[in-house]
Amino acid sequence: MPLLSVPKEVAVGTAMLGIAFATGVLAGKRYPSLVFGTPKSHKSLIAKNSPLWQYILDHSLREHPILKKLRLLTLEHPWGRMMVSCDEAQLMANLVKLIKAKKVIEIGVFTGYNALNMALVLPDNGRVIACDINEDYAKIGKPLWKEAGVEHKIDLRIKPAIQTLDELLASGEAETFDFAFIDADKESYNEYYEKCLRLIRKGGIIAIDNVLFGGNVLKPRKDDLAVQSIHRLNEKLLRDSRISISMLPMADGVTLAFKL
Ligand SMILES: C[S@@+](CC[C@H](N)C(=O)[O-])C[C@H]1O[C@@H](n2cnc3c(N)ncnc32)[C@H](O)[C@@H]1O
Repeated sequence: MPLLSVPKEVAVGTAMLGIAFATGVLAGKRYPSLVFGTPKSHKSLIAKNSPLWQYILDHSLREHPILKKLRLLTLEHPWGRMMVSCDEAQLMANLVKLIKAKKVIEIGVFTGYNALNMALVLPDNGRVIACDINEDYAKIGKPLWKEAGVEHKIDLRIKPAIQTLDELLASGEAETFDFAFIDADKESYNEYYEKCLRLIRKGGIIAIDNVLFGGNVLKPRKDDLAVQSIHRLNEKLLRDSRISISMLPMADGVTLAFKL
């Protein structure tokens, strides 16, 4: 199936978004973080239409059928490429299982592929605090959360993620979470990281997406605030004695920060 299949009813909107994106590209901004208030999609280090990518899927992906259904549905959305990479999501599910996580945070839900992915491996009393500012995206995934029988594990909070994280801290939930995935507006990554580090217990994991930003971190442009923000965080994490880290060349780059 094509990577992007645009329903007729959104064709006009998509054309406008395409023009906005093309304008950004022509202006040298390959990955503007916001176009008409919507975060842009990101590149994968291995092209999603390459034989090597297919090989990876064929030899490692064990995707729950309802998760697959949501992935295919999301790919039909004009912003489908914002969805987390399925191999990366599988790694997160494996980590969540490995550390026997019960409470996890998802910052940037979109249609809820990774929220569902994590909910599927959490125990029945486990919780995903799912943070997003756009409920329309989540409405696409919600029926599938229900179909998978894990809707009760996903606590969707529609407001700026910083606000949700502050509320969790204010309600005394510091050091009670096991895992967090940071995948929203790049300019706020440092704040997300600092707040998640307070919310996560020792031995917990923070996964940070898009840390290579299509390779743009090699030469961050001064006017590209998203890449600047990610690059600064990458430099900080290297020297951060509160964590140990691994930076993986998976998808668009993912850093795993293990709280010490
Ligand atoms: C890359 S997508 C997330 C993909 C998602 N993790 C998945 O499983 O497919 C980024 C999401 O961040 C959300 N977002 C952008 N700014 C935000 C903010 N300030 N607070 C919460 N969510 C935000 C967008 O609405 C979008 O749904």
